Amino acid sequence: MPVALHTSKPKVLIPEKVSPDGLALLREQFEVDEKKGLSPEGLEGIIGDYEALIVRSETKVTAALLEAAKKLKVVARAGVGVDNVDVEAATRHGIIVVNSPSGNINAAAEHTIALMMALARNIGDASASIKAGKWERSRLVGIEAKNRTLGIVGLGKVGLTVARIANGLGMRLVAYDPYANPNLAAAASVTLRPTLAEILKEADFLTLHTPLIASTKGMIGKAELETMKPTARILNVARGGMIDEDALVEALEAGTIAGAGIDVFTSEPPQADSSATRLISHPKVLATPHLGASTKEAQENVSIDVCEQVASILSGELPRSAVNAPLILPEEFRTLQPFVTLVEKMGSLYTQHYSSQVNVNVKAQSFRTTFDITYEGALASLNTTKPLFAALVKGLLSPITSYSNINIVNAEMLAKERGILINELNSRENVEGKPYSSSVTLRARSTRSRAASPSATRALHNNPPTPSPQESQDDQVIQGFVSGSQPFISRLDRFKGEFVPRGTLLICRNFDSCGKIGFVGSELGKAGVNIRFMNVAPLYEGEGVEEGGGEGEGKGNEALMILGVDRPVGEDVVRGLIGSEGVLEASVVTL
Ligand SMILES: NC(=O)C1=CN([C@@H]2O[C@H](COP(=O)(O)OP(=O)(O)OC[C@H]3O[C@@H](n4cnc5c(N)ncnc54)[C@H](O)[C@@H]3O)[C@@H](O)[C@H]2O)C=CC1
Ligand SMILES: O=C(O)C(=O)COP(=O)(O)O
Repeated sequence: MPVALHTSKPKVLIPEKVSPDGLALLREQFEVDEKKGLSPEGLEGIIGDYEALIVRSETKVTAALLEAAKKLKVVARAGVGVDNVDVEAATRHGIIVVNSPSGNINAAAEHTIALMMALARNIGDASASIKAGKWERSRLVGIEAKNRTLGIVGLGKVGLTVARIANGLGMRLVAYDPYANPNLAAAASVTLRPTLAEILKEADFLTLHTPLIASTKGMIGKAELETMKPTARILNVARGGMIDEDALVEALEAGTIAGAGIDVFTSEPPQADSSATRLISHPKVLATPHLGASTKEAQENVSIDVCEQVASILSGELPRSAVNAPLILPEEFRTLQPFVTLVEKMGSLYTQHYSSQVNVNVKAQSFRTTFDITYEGALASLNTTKPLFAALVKGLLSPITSYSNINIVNAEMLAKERGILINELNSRENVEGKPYSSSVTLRARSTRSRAASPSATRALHNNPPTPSPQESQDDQVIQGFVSGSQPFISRLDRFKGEFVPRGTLLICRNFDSCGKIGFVGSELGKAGVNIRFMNVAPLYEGEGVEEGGGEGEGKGNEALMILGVDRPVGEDVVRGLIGSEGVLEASVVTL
């Protein structure tokens, strides 16, 4: 009977309404599941099957959900605000969060203007009145926007777009945004004010366009409302929670604020008897159910934008709008890729070699936590070494921790959590005359060696060539390079010798005298372990000769034997190698 072949495609979950234009881009390569109306528990129950999650503002991407999302690589927000995503938890899990920073900006700005004009001309009230059979021309007299002052809080993408449209309406524009670009403000005819208090006093219309963050939460409360003109109208198409809804209802009741146009609420959809419901039902409030981004055009834009990014991430490329990952140009990433592999192998070799080492003194090796990684040659002038930094953390930690997904998103955070300090250093000196253009040296510092830079975990990029840190004999050193796209290790401690860091390796330090290879070979043979290749690494130039002296068995006459073997070598076999026949130390690593 023929057997059905299962080629399982990565799975993408979409629990909200996202425009089909982007989803169509994903269907060929991925399994796309649109499942609306899931409860938080329902979502948590199935998220473990998915590599990507695409949401809008309704889905709460909590720490608990991310904890259950064992395969998840990306959370894509088809819109701007990521306040419904626990970005810190995503970062901790190495999950990239992307958004669409500009796809719905125009829609949000036009919605703001629509609310402003509708408030100015009582459109909502007038429509309800005429539908009720009334003809109330004198009650529904409005005001004009022209020559009135629009106070803008947050002069970012939406705020500036609102400003440009409002400028066309002949409004006077003032804004409060401590981080705004003054040139962009001036070009949009906006006068920046240094304090919120100033624009509150001036505004005939006040509109909010900041993200919901600690500094903006509750920024318009009772005290702020009291300083505004009683004829002022307030607009919020940004986020609920920035205005104290109860205080606004009170001000509208008291007549100290004339009206409000609100698209976003503290609870969405508003819960019965909540402050949001009281605000919505107030006669002076024009409310819409979070429609700022709800235009055909905006939904197409954000859907295509985030779906392209999801496809990139699931194909191992970098997204263009990551909220929590440092951006690296794809060309740079391609140049770095072989070195990423090399550095990860160096880190992993470090951890495995020194932690599994069995030696004559049976002295336990402790995991050192201060590392200098030096990029030599062409690598020293790269714009970014973040992928190399992440690869090192991954190499160091993967063999000894349960972190399964260490990447450029979470490497720095995880290294910090484990108390690992990594100094990144640049040197252009060491590769002259070598058959490769770049090499990398990893040095685990003993307490006796001097710090390269006092407390930095990362050296800044684009550093001038940095001198090597002062070395100590006890430093543990691994050096490597890439030839073609193949990584090689070229130095391990005091020994130089090229070997490919791949597969299971038995690494023995022994006296460099006859019979050692035969002895190790026969011991492995007895244990049923086949040797695939062997390499001998002599002492690095100038190392130790004076101490051991000549041909005999002394520190100056040692070598490393690196054997590629076809299976892991048991600890009993490794112990059997040590001692009598001159093998001083041995470790088994799998790279
Ligand atoms: N209702 C809806 O459907 C939509 C809502 N939005 C929301 O609109 C808001 C603005 O979005 P964008 O303009 O794209 O963001 P943006 O990041 O381009 O601009 C935000 C601006 O707020 C400023 N800001 C930050 N903290 C501030 C503070 N304490 N005081 C004053 N200004 C501060 C920043 O400097 C920045 O210029 C976001 O909350 C977003 O989620 C965006 C699209 C649609
Ligand atoms: O992009 C934003 O920040 C929005 O608020 C739009 O939200 P939505 O995608 O319409 O749920």
